[in-house]
Amino acid sequence: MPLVEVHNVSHTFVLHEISLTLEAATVAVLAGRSGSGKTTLCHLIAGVMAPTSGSVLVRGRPPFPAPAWETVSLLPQRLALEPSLTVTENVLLPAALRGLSEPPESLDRLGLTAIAHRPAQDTSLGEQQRTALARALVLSPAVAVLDEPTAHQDDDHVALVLDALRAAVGTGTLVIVATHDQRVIDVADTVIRLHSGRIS
Ligand SMILES: Nc1ncnc2c1ncn2[C@@H]1O[C@H](COP(=O)(O)OP(=O)(O)OP(=O)(O)O)[C@@H](O)[C@H]1O
Repeated sequence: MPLVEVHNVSHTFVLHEISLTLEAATVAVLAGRSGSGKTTLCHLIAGVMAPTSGSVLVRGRPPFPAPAWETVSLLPQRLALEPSLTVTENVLLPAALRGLSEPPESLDRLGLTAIAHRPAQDTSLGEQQRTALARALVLSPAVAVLDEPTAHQDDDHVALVLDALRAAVGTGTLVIVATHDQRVIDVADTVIRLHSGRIS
């Protein structure tokens, strides 16, 4: 059974008859111009909302309304960090809820060690984005849905983000990335191109 199955999904006026299947331990890129429907498809796979018609299945079950973070995690475009918590506390939030407290390797891998104890609100936008990425990967989820994870990164930090994606794939995670960043598209195992809400 494929890890993620999208069957004939349409959503409001945004997505039209989308079908795809994705396998574990791969990087799948959702590519397309601004407004093509990438974020909407991310949110359907991450269980933020249910499709108007058709079905989305993760491990054979609909992710909506509340998938476990170790099943599907999400790096949202707007990051959704807790501003007063430190970088480490934000990264560990999904783990702390499960009684785990070891800072993960990804803090170092993503260049966050030096600011680990600073409140997220006192870090740069790029640092905040990498914090939200580390949070998405902290439980080695089956599926990590990452919406524009390099949007606020310079070249050096894009390299760190790509390293983190490779490490996640190495533990079996299916990494789904919405992006128009060619540097990310270049490392993808699968590229799904959206155009006006359809696979083109
Ligand atoms: N709730 C909504 N109701 C109606 N239209 C919406 C809704 N949400 C998004 N849209 C529209 O659907 C289209 C696709 O939006 P979406 O955010 O999925 O695109 P995107 O490819 O992620 O774009 P970007 O790269 O700019 O983030 C856009 O034209 C957007 O304005």
